[in-house]
Amino acid sequence: MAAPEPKDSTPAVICSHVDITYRVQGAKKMGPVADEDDESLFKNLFSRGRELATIQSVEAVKDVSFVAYHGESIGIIGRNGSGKSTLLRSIAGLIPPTRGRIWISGEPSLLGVNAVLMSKLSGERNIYIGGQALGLTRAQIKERFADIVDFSGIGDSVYRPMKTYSSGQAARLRFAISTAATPDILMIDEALATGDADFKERSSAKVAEIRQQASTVFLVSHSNSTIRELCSRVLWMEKGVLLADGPTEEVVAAYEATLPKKKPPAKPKPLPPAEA
Ligand SMILES: Nc1ncnc2c1ncn2[C@@H]1O[C@H](COP(=O)(O)OP(=O)(O)OP(=O)(O)O)[C@@H](O)[C@H]1O
Repeated sequence: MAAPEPKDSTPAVICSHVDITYRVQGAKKMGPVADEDDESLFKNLFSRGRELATIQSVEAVKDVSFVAYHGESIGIIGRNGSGKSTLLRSIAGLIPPTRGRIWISGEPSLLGVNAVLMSKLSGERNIYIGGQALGLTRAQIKERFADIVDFSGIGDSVYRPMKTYSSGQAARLRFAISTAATPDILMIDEALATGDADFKERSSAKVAEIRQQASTVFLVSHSNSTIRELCSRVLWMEKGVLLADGPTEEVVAAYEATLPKKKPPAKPKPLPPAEA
């Protein structure tokens, strides 16, 4: 499938034959547990002689190539473990490719200033920490503070520690912080899935605004409706391989055709008649 024509023909990201392999060190394979009696279980837990120190390789991304242009909004879809987040994190510069190259024009921002946010601290403190991680000055953050809180819709909860937030509140605040500075390349990993309908509408508008400023948006999501709503182009990953790259409807429809059909919900049983 051919990718749709971009509005701006300046490349923002070039991935060329990218492989990403995780090396998991110190993984140990135990021998099979022979008996269920207490003695052999104890031996299996503590006998060092039976452990095999190994280094396991996980080929998370295999030979992925594509070019993303300024102003494009690109969805990344695929089953669990297909390599979507790994690819995104690599574009964000967090994981170096094992082979191949990634060129980026501009500053990528992975939604999920997560890495720097601290759950013990209040939302307010985290807005400052996250904002500074995005390159904003304290004065700029102060200026945008009210807008960030407004956008996240968390109100006075901003003064409570983030660990007391619901997952939806935390995701909304992360989104609001990450989009407080218009990044050259915005990467969103599943974060939109947790918001309510109103927040989804506002975040869609925000993504559109960011795209208009000629930024590139990457969105990893299991929600095909979110992908359809926000993306003009879709990359479909399958077992680390880029299976398709093309216009959203074509790729999502082809992906959906491979998914198991959902069973219709069971009809609720009628309640027994109330006793007189
Ligand atoms: N830090 C890690 N160390 C070792 N293997 C990892 C690591 N992170 C991911 N993997 C493996 O790499 C593969 C791709 O994982 P990745 O998280 O990129 O997939 P994904 O498509 O984003 O999955 P999901 O939809 O479930 O979030 C999987 O086999 C996963 O187990």
